[in-house]
Amino acid sequence: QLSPFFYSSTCPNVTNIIREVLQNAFLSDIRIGASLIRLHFHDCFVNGCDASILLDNTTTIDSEKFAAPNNNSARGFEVVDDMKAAVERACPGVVSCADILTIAAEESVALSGGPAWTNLLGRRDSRTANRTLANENLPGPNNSLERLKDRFRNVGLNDNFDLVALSGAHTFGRAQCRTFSDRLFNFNNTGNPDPTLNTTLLQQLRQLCPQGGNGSVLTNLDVTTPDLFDNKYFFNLQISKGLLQSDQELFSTPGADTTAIVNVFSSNQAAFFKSFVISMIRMGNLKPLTGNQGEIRSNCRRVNGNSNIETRSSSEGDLISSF
Ligand code: HEM
Ligand SMILES: [Ca+2]
Ligand SMILES: [Ca+2]
Repeated sequence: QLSPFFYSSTCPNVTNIIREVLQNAFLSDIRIGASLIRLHFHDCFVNGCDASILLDNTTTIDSEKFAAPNNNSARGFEVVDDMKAAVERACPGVVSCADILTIAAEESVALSGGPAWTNLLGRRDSRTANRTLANENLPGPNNSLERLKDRFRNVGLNDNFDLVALSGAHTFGRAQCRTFSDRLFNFNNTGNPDPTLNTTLLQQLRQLCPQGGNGSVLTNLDVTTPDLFDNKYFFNLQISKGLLQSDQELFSTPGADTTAIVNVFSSNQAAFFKSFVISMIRMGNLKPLTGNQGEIRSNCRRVNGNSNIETRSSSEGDLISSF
């Protein structure tokens, strides 16, 4: 359904336009690429890649932005707005917000030292969001490996290669103390830290994230090359330096089929890049709206046609509907 040529005649420069906005954003925010690929992931896992995550709260939309995995965590929305505005100036009403997220994800990887690939395009934008599904479908940092596997299978990805390759996106970006603090002092009510966490890293993380401290303090997901898209994430797992429990489990769960995949990606960056591209394309193909389904939003934050509902007070709304 999706095609690399979807905008060839209607918006041939769309990728360059998005890349330019991204490069500009990078100048003041080295983390922005990581934040943007995460938006694409959190979009695709909830009713497919339909830009549902970009919709703001209204009287009829329960924004996914306030689902637990996104709230005070998902970021980059202003840069997506800038991309959309730039694309609209060149090709009004043509390019979906879902495709902008897809292109931004790929360009973010390429600009950070990772592989570039050909994006498949032609997604359209949803007219709904689903906060409940965002809470149910998105994996959490304290999930067991079995739970992580379930979440990937549940959306139609496989629970070994896709899971391990896509987790490799934690080669860049940041996480807040609250997402890994369970590992530091009293892991699973044992009174001890997570035994699969390197003791040197444990001491550093305890300093950064003391018990009762500020849970929103940030640290690097990849302790070796924090801003480079490379395969060091997998090397970190081999030396017990995965930041999140969900990262370290891929390597440290006894008997898991994911351990061998971590070892391959750690020893062979080309193999990681190749698998990552395949899995990103598979993720980008999850339940896209195509043809005349959905719409091309003119503003990524709201559905077309009733753009001022959320700015109206409820009494004004009542007045209008009574006419
Ligand atoms: C396998 C299950 C996964 C879990 C449990 C997970 C969980 C998390 C958590 C807890 C954070 C930190 C959020 C915060 O502290 O605000 C994070 C950040 C991030 N995740 Fe994941 N994630 C997973 C898979 C993925 C996938 C598949 C991708 C992309 C393909 C991805 C890309 C990222 C990136 C790039 C960041 C850093 C974002 C930033 O710096 O703004 N993650 N993830
Ligand atoms: Ca979605
Ligand atoms: Ca890295």
